[in-house]
Amino acid sequence: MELNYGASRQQPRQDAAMQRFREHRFGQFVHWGLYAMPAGYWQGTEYRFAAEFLQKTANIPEPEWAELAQQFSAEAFDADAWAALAARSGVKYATFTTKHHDGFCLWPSQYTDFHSGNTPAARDFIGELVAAYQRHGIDVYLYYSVLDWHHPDWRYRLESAEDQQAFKRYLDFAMNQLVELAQRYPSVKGFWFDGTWDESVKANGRWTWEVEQRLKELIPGLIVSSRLRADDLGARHRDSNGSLMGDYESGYERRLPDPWDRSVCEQDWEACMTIPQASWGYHAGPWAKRTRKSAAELIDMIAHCTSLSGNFLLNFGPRGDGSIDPEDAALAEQIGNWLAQNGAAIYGKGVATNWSYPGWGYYTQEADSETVYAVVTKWPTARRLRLQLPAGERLLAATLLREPALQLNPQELETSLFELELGNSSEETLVFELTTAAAEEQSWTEPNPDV
Ligand SMILES: C[C@@H]1O/C(=N\OC(=O)Nc2ccccc2)[C@@H](O)[C@H](O)[C@@H]1O
Repeated sequence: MELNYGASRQQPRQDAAMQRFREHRFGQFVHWGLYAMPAGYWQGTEYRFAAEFLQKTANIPEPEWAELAQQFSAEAFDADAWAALAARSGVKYATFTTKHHDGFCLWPSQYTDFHSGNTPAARDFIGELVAAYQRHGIDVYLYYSVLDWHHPDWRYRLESAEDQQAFKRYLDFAMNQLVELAQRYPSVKGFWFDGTWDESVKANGRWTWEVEQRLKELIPGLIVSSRLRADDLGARHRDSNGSLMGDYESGYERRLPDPWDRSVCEQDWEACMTIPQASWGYHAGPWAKRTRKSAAELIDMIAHCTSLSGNFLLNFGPRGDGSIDPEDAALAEQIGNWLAQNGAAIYGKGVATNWSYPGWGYYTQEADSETVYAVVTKWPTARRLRLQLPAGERLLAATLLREPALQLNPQELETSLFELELGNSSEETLVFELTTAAAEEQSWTEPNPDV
């Protein structure tokens, strides 16, 4: 159907900026703001819900919540330390919350007084982070919540002329803030949008289309997530004709494409993930701590996304004083150590075309390259690995990526089916670089059933 504010393209972007985003594969998400101070607790009670929603879960009156800004000193905040840890963790890009649903801005916005300049910290945290991360060679993306609990003109739905007028003022405010962010931080590579699920925003598909156009005028090559977009009829992420809006699909949140489905890689996409089960902001309670994921689980997710040509954005929730939780720092180092040895199977890689899903892990491959990697994340108790190659291919060798390099000689079980004896290799997540060749002519011919 004819749409004025639907998808602006039918095929994935092929420009250099988008290719760079694709090749990153692994990124750091950071949720930090006033909510990191109460960290899931209010008046001595632990609220077992996402820490960044505490204002709502604990029914805190807005003025009382806004008072938190007067305690926001972030005395332990050190952008360079965050960036150095991120670099050691192996991430190639980072996405920071500039304003989450509570409306508090981590930059000195001229359009509101509810920002980090008006706190005891009196700092432009976004400016410091953009500079520090770029010094460490990490591309920066900015998260912006359209949903804003603080702004008096926010509306969930538009039921009256007054609602319409107020929400028009709100959308002008939000557009002004987004232009302000693009003009203050023109080196950022993209915007990650959130808080666009309410009826009020879905009724303003044109505004979401204008935001994308305006930001891309200000920063050529900018990348915008699908979550910003609604079309003429309020359809989100994909327009009413089913075409993806924005530059990549950002609907995978705390979940990955499961079961493994090759059709997912037809579009660019990114999954975002928390370390605890369900809190993006720092939660100090046992509720969050007991559900933390291990490095092995997160490495499996990185490989899972790569095997379907998607990116994995792992979230860190720094503490209220600006320090990084030591458990999160240790996890980041563990993942970084694995990537330092096995990153060849992740960075710049994507789906291994013609290779079927093996079950014990994932195959990855660089587009237009013969080299395929096998990332073994589910340890076969039989200690043997069976690899079903594409028809007509033979496996010549499998070389372990981590030191000391170990070359395994595959046993050919039958045409295109090979087996690796893993012996007593340590049960960490292993990666093999596979050397393949076209199968020679068969030395025997199939018995002729007609004889
Ligand atoms: C990355 C996460 O994104 C969110 N929400 O994402 C959603 O997509 N939520 C949603 C989606 C559909 C319907 C209702 C809510 C936020 O609420 C959360 O605090 C965090 O910033």
